[in-house]
Order: sequence, then C-alpha cells, then structure tokens
Amino acid sequence: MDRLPGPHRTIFKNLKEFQNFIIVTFTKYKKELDVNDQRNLVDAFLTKQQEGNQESTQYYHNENLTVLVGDLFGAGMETTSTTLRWAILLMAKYPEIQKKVQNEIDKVIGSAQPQMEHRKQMAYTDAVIHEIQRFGDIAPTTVPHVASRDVTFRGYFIPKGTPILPILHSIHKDKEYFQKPDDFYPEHFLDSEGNFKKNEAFIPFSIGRRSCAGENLAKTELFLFFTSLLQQLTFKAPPGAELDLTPALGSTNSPKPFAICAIPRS
Ligand code: HEM
Repeated sequence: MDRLPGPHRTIFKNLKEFQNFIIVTFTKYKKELDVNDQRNLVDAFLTKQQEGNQESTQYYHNENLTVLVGDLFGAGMETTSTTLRWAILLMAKYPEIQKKVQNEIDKVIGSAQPQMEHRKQMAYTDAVIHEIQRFGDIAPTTVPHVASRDVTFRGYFIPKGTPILPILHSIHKDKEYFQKPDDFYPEHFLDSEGNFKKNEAFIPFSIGRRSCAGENLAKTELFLFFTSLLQQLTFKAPPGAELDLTPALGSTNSPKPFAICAIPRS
C-alpha cells in the first residue's frame, strides 16, 4: 500500500504526524517526571517503565505508550465528540425535536446541573440520544476480528483464523427492527405511551467479549454533554444555510464540517 497512490497516503502521513505528537509529548513528560507526584496516565505509565523489571521491558515500552495514548484519542475522544457533532447538527435540522428535548430538560432538571440519575425520568431525551447514535452510525463496522476456532454460521463454514469484519451499519438500517431506517426518528426507541423502548438491534458499541471497553463512560458522557448543551443553548442553522446530513468520506461516519448558531436560552 505504501507504494500505491491514493487517499490512504494522507491517512499514513496524518498517522505519523499524530504519533510524533504523542512521542514529543511523553518525551517532555519523561524529563519532568516525579514518581511521587504523578499527574496523569502518561506519568503512571512512565513510572512503571522506570521500575526496570521484566514487566517494564515487556509491556511498558515506548511503542505501547504511543499506541495506548493514540487509542485513547481515537477510541475514547474522537467517538464521543463525533457523536456530539451529529447531535448538534441533528438538533438544528429538526427544531421540533430539539424543543421537545429542551422541554423535558426544563421539567426534570430545571437549572440544576445534569446528573445521570435524571436519565430514568427522561425517556424522550434518552430515545433521541439512541437515535443520534443509530442515525449517525459513527462506527459502521467493528474493529477487525479473527475466528478463534472453526465455526459454522448459518450454514457457512468459517475456518479458524478467518478475518471477520461485522457490519454494524446494516443492523442499524434493518427495516425489520427500525420502522423508518433512513430517517431520524426518535420513536424507534419509544413505545406508544412515550416510555423508553429497548431495541435489540441497537448495537453501536458492538456486542460480545470484544465490544467497546468504554461503553458506559461514552453513554455517561453523551447524556451529560447533550443535556448540558441543550439546557443552555438552542442550535440553529445560520440564516439561509441548508444543513447537509450526508456523512463525510472516511472509515468512520462523521458529519461534514458545518457552521452553526448557538443561541443562549436565557
Ligand atoms: C459514542 C462513543 C463510542 C462508540 C460508538 C464506540 C464504539 C466502539 C466499537 C464499535 C468498537 C469495536 C468493538 C468490536 O470490535 O466488536 C469499540 C471498541 C473499543 N472502544 Fe469504543 N466506542 C465509543 C467510545 C469509547 C470510549 C469513550 C472509550 C474509552 C475511553 C472506548 C474504548 C474502546 C476500546 C479500548 C475498544 C477496543 C476493545 C477491544 O478490542 O477489546 N470507546 N468501540
């Protein structure tokens, strides 16, 4: 792939730049390190590295630190922030849904600081967040897996060692489970009485042993950020602008860059 022209070269170039940024950062941290006053994860990792035992050499080497910090950005930060960008775009696109969320926030949370306990009383907001994740479809596939043993699935024999890439996208667009798969329709997660309704085909964090390690943290972040934003602000398209819901080209689905007006509510 290195020798072929194409957009993947930009990915390699950006990845190198990103990794260099991490290396430069932890090299600086290494110089300042005080094992008795560890400031963050990088300091904790470097402290283990300096212990100089077998574990330090085997696991706590620079390459693992680079990948670990990279994973936290990629898996931990980019995912939730991209989902929140979809949330802002969708709220501006569908002002009547935004209004219903804000009414529920005003009723249940008022001017207090949003807490996770509020979620059980906020079926509509919960349904909207689920629908943002389903519609935004930020991880259309899982990360690559490999069959750990021979399996037969729906009549197909899959030998041990076969690479497998489950497609979450097709599940989230399945008409059998979602009445209007191509629309933004929070009612996918509400029953006729307006109670929150689980849907077993909602699996944006994937399922099984290797499903997302940050699922609970991500759900917490999404609820707290989303409600805090809509408690204070109303999102609107700039005058005359048409908001485009087509995702940008990439291995994950993020919204194309957009301009937005954030109007204080008070
Ligand atoms: C909206 C937010 C997020 C979504 C939609 C999401 C989605 C996913 C998906 C689809 C996978 C692949 C699972 C598989 O291959 O079966 C995954 C893996 C992973 N995610 Fe997330 N994720 C999110 C947030 C986070 C956060 C906040 C963290 C950590 C701070 C995190 C850490 C990880 C890790 C470490 C893995 C790899 C797990 C493994 O291979 O065992 N994710 N995530």
